[in-house]
Amino acid sequence: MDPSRQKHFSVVDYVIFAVLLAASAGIGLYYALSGGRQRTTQEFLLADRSMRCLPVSLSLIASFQSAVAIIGVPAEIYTHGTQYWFMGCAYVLGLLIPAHVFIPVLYRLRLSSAYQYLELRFSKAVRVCGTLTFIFQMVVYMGVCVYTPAFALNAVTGFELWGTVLVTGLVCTLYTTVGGLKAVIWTDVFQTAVMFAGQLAVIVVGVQRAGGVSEVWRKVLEGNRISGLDLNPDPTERHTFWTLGVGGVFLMLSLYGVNQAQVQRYLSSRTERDAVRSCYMVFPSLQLALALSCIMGLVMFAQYCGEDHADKLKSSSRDAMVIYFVMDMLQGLPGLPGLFVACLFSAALSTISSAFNSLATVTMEDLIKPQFPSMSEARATLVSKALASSYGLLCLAMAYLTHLMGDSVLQVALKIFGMVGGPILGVFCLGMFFPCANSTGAVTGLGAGLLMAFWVGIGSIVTRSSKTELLAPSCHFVLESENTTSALQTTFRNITSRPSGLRRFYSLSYMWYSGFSCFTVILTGLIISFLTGPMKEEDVTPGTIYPLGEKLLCFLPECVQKKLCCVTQPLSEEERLPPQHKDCNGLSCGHPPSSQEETEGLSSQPCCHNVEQETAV
Ligand SMILES: CC(C)(CO)[C@@H](O)C(=O)NCCC(=O)O
Ligand code: NA
Repeated sequence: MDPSRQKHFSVVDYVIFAVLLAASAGIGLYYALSGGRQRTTQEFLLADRSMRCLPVSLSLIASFQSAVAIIGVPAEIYTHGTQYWFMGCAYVLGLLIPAHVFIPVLYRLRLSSAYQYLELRFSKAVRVCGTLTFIFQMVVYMGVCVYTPAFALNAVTGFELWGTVLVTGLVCTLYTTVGGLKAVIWTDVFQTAVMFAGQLAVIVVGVQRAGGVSEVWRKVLEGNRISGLDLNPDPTERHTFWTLGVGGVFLMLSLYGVNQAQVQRYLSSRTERDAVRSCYMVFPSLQLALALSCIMGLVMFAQYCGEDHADKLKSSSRDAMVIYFVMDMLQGLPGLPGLFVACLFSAALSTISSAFNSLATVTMEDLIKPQFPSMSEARATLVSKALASSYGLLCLAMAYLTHLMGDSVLQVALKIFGMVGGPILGVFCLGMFFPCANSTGAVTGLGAGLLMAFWVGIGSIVTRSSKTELLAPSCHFVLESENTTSALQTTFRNITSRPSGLRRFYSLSYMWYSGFSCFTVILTGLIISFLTGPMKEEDVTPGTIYPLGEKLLCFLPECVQKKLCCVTQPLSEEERLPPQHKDCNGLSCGHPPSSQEETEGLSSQPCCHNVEQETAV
């Protein structure tokens, strides 16, 4: 890039950025030196199970809202219009189901890791497979998260790319390692606030510079950027209401229902009610985050539509262009460019710190502790800290791998969630909703799900058959100096003929990856379970099944329920359910009768004591 066009920072901007890093490190040190001083794994990995719902909910949003979303969503809206905004519809079921299905089951088992569930429900082998899959997912995702803000900033301001990556990674490793989950959650709270402030500042200044709200609206309408509800049922269509609003639910479930980073936050809540409430509180904040980034994309379009941008950016990436827009907008307003950079890095730090801590947790709880059951608490805590910092260093290596890929960062992140998170979701669903599923079925199912997901995912990259239809903008804009083909592409609709056979399979919208691989796991799991001898209902560990059929019956009139349910014994466990479920009382909507006898024998298992206390009436 031409150095004379580079954007520069004032002293105030550097100060703001430094304050963000110092404050995050400070919070880490505070939790290293207060409370139990991070001397037990309970405190380091689970915040002593003492968190209240407000910090937990802000931390829940921060986990998967990284610089990828802050840059990627405006770039998506700028290029393809507002269709992506319908993702907001998926948040309804995508948060209600975790709150009322996954949290009650997982919280009551008093787990330390989500994958411990898989051992209770199936076997040790399933637990290890689930853990390894999760580690793979988070390590790859972490690389994208750390790389994105550094890359974008480098493209526009000439900030040293690898220096930025190094500083982010190291500061984050520091506070995660010394302060444990408490520091991770409280830095998330602070960082979420900075994230919203930065986005808001860009929008307010941007709207002003673009000539006011009505002018922005006129331009985006003229530029055909406001998309209506697209009800096209074709699953290969990249973004429609179905892919975003329905496929997106599976994506949300894999993140908010069974991902260790989130489950760990539910488990760190003081009570189950706090965990459910924090999940509810994610909804408005997530909608706000989505709205802010979509509006930013629209303001950017209003600002740049019709302008020639040759020579301004070397990178052909729309992601880098978002940063260019922001720096251009905030130029001459001391402090604001710094605030936006702080916003980007807050988003990134809060995500990678969650990743480090959750990775340390699963490695400790699922892989190391079972091998060394007699390990002392002090030693286990030391090992957990060493793990958190090693993952920090691994993250830097992964950033380099991301550097070698080349796609829209948003699409890369969501593909990882779908391809690897979808099969994990499938195994949990298989366990919770199908008592007949056995361990062999679960392992085979997980394998099949991953295989199918990678087949379609890699196939789509190889054939490049993604049907990215670009909207025909009414105003002409050129983004690259050397390569003008992309500008030409945007001037007419890219009419592709319908692909057939395998090509059609490869062109499945990436928004369906989660749902598709989840169903593959369930279907394969059930078939294999029936072939190898389904699990008997009385052999299933009590409390690991969600009585889906019976819960659904609760919506039917009482007389119909009585006819369908033959046992009418009240279960005290039901009293601990959120109010919506209380209408099940007095009916057999709980567990199979045998589960109550079974629990007595389980009292030696520490992870289950919550269940047996409640059910031993
Ligand atoms: C994961 C969702 C869909 C949750 O809202 C969103 O935050 C998102 O699009 N995230 C992209 C990945 C990231 O920001 O790292
Ligand atoms: Na984040």
